[in-house]
Amino acid sequence: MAMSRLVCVGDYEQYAEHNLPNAVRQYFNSGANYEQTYADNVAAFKRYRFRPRYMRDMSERNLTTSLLGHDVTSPIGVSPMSMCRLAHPDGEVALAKACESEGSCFCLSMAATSSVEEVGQAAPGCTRWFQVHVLKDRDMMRRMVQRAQRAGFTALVLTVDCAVHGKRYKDLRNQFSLPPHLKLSNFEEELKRAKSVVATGQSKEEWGRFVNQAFSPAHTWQDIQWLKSVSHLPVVAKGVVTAWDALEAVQHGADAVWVSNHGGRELDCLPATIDALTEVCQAVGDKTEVYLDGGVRSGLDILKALSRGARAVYCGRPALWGLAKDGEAGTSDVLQILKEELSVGMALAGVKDVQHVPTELVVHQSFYSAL
Ligand SMILES: Cc1cc2nc3c(=O)[nH]c(=O)nc-3n(C[C@H](O)[C@H](O)[C@H](O)COP(=O)(O)O)c2cc1C
Ligand SMILES: CCCCCCC(=O)C(=O)O
Repeated sequence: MAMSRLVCVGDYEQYAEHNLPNAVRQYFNSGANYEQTYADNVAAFKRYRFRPRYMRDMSERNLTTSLLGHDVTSPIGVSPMSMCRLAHPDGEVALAKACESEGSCFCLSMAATSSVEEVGQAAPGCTRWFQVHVLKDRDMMRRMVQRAQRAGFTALVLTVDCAVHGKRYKDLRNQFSLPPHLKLSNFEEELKRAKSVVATGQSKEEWGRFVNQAFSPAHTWQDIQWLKSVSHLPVVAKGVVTAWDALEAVQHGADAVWVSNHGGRELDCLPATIDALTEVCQAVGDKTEVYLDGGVRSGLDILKALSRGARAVYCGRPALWGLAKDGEAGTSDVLQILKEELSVGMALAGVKDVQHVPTELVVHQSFYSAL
């Protein structure tokens, strides 16, 4: 579909909707079960309202911050996503390069179609984190973590919401699997060493076997300490939506907590992440960094999340849509759009610094019906 200039994330979404092959589009843009959480992540942001403070000198705004001690010039990162080469031949390498140029943190998925080494070499100046699932084969998991550390990744992001693969009806109908020309690159390196590891598989049957056999549903909070025992990197717990788990994560040594419901792809009927954020921030206090992803589609969503306690905000699908449109350039454009919208939102709302966004800037819309 021909489109005039793409000016917002919604335009990129429309582009991807009309230009990606059906099974790929549905793998990216779907959720688990009846997709309640998938839809609510986006809808929930619209239920919050700004209470701006006008007539301040807004000629300068600061968007720089730090994440786990590393300076970044944007509080907007890219979430870990598997198989990004389905969107564009440059895949995760393009995402990392875009993050490098936009000053964003990039989190590489363990199930990426580019390896930690490829990403490290392509974007050496990018603040990069490595997402891990607990694997049945601990030796393989240890080697992958240590490869990431050697490749300059500065944090490990342990996904806690994915004991098993969610029930995604669209992928099941499509019998979705990785096409033969692509590889789960971090695993492929390992396959060369460990004969016992099941192949990532190119037939649908092999694919299903791989997904079921590689990832361990026997993960526990003790795995945070295990990760720390095999690397010196800080560990972020990704997939937290309750105070209970936020506390568990911190008590077990997590250095930061990432509020996420996996973009609605795992357990359906979870709260929208913007709704869960306050509970998590209150549980961990202000000494632990809290990040958020899920349903972020504009700079104003980002401002809302910063106000409700997130130190940084990540986006998943918006980066993929940019990637699908134009590789690195498309992703950069999406990140720039979000940054510019955030900056304009700050100016209009009376906020000068992303590190000091007042809580009272944002209220739930019920504030007004209760008056
Ligand atoms: C295609 C796709 C693949 C994903 N793969 C992973 C993954 O490998 N590991 C992970 O922790 N989360 C994964 N996620 C979840 C994202 O990290 C993130 O939590 C979610 O996409 C945020 O929601 P958003 O897409 O609405 O921004 C994936 C999401 C998508 C859309
Ligand atoms: C190799 C199987 C896919 C790994 C998990 C990817 C994921 O988290 C997703 O949401 O999809």
